[in-house]
Amino acid sequence: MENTSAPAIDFARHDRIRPIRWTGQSLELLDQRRLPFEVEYLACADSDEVAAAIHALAVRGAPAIGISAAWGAVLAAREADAADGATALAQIEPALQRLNAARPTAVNLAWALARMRRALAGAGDDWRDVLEREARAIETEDLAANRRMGELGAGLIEPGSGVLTHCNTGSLATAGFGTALGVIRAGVALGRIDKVFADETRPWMQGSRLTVWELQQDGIDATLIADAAASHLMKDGQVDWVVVGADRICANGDVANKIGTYQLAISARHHGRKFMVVAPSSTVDMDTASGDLIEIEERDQAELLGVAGSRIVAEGIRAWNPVFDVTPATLIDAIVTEKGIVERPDEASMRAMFGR
Ligand SMILES: CSC[C@@H](O)[C@@H](O)C(=O)COP(=O)(O)O
Repeated sequence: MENTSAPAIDFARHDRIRPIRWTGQSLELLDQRRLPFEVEYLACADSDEVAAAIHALAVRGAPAIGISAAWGAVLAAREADAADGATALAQIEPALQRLNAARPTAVNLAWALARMRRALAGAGDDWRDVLEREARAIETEDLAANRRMGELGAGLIEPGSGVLTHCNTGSLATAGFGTALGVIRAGVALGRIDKVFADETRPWMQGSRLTVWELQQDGIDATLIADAAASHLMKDGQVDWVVVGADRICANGDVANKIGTYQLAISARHHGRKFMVVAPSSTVDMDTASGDLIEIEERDQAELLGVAGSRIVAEGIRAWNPVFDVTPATLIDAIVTEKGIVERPDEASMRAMFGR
């Protein structure tokens, strides 16, 4: 008899990369500064070490930052000596604020810490267990959201398509499977995506160092391009969808993501290609009305003035290094979250999906 069942996604096949490991005593973070040539975990014994790892990009990607901060709160609680959750919360609040200050743009960091605060505030004498369970829940919910978004996003892509992605949005940036990279994994598994392109993502090179490595681990063929080649690629007709992640999605559908996302969206619209943003609802910030209200992180000029630790720019040259930009909602064809898809986002469609 003919087998008519649709192909399935073998999620377990994509579970090999685990960026965040809780040992019960410490948090181990796969040090993304050393990839792809060294696969080493950085052990964080207290919450300030977690904050430093987030700031230094040892762990990066909006959901992974949030999950790491949640475990950082568990570590902070080690220092507390309280009979109930509310008292413990007051004791660890300064440590939570230091975690929150590690990076400003991705809302998942503040979201995860707010969730940890709420859990602790309502807990009794079992507050240590409550806090650990909440961190675990944040992590497992993220993995489930990624798998759901993978299926939803891949469903928008016509069979035989080419896609371009930016930055790293894969297992390394999340609890696993990834957001935009999850859609790409699902789209390849379901036979909808034939060609995958990843750009370098200067200056930190998340595309060159992380994304193509992750895809290689999965046996997914991908082609690396220079950031500056993206418009040429789209004009050439090799890309049907640009698929990216997000660090913060505003109430009007504006999206903050890795620097360079905005110009990809402009180019996609110019060339008649589609533009998809994939992010869990923990990245949606309905309290921020529009993208011009988002704080854009600016990092050290050294990231631009050198490559792989070696200076390539003449002494005395100044650089400006904003590491995120805002893509206006009008350039976005679809925002995919685990709650569903918002097509051509605006304030009304965002409120219909996310409330408030
Ligand atoms: C699923 S990750 C989504 C975003 O966080 C990602 O696209 C991004 O911009 C990451 O920036 P980074 O500076 O590497 O943390």
